[in-house]
Amino acid sequence: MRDQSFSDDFRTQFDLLMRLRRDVRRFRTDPVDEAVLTRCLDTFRLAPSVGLSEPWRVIRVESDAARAAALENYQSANGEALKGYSGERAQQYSQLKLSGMQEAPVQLAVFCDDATAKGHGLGAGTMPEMRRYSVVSAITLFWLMLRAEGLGLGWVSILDPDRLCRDLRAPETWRLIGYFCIGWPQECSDIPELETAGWEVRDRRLTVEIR
Ligand SMILES: Cc1cc2c(cc1C)N(C[C@H](O)[C@H](O)[C@H](O)COP(=O)(O)O)c1[nH]c(=O)[nH]c(=O)c1N2
Repeated sequence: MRDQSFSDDFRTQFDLLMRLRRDVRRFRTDPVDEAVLTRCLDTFRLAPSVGLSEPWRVIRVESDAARAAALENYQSANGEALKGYSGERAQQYSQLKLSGMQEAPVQLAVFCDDATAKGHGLGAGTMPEMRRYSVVSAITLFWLMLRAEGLGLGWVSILDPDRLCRDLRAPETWRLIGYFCIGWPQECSDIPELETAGWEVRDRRLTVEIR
């Protein structure tokens, strides 16, 4: 392959893509074209993974029963999470929209197969969690590609993972990494929704310590 550096224009666009990648909880209900979704899912195969283990596993959550179980799981975990806050924080938390599970046309549960033999254990001997980090890195690529297509992704982790694994009949060795809502976002912003809502602010600078 010939030397491939990228143009200034591309870098500007790529920077914009990263700035406009948002965690989306507010979706329009119109469907997502299968070809577009497939193109985005193909990014998993481009992702780095420890030992080339490619430990990601994806379940598409389609049936009414499976979606209802996931939604109930989220609602109950979110109710529990609310109990962990008090005063103004609790009031603020109760007003946050933390999933688009009721509207998102596409919903995926993504897992890490902790027992995969692929990669022959390279790089994961002392740090088996590297397989899970590999799945997270794949999700990041997927997230960016979805955004490049104009689609939004919302990561839902307010869930009881064991209950979700049981409800989706995932194999024993699969560990839930996240539940993902995908669809057309209602709006586009360069500011995280949690920042707009006054929950937390994004650090403006990366602190690097040299020792
Ligand atoms: C591992 C992980 C898990 C979650 C999230 C993210 C990640 C990386 N985020 C989204 C998170 O709130 C969001 O990324 C930050 O607020 C920053 O906003 P942007 O992603 O830049 O829009 C998230 N958001 C949400 O509404 N419900 C959730 O359960 C979660 N869980």
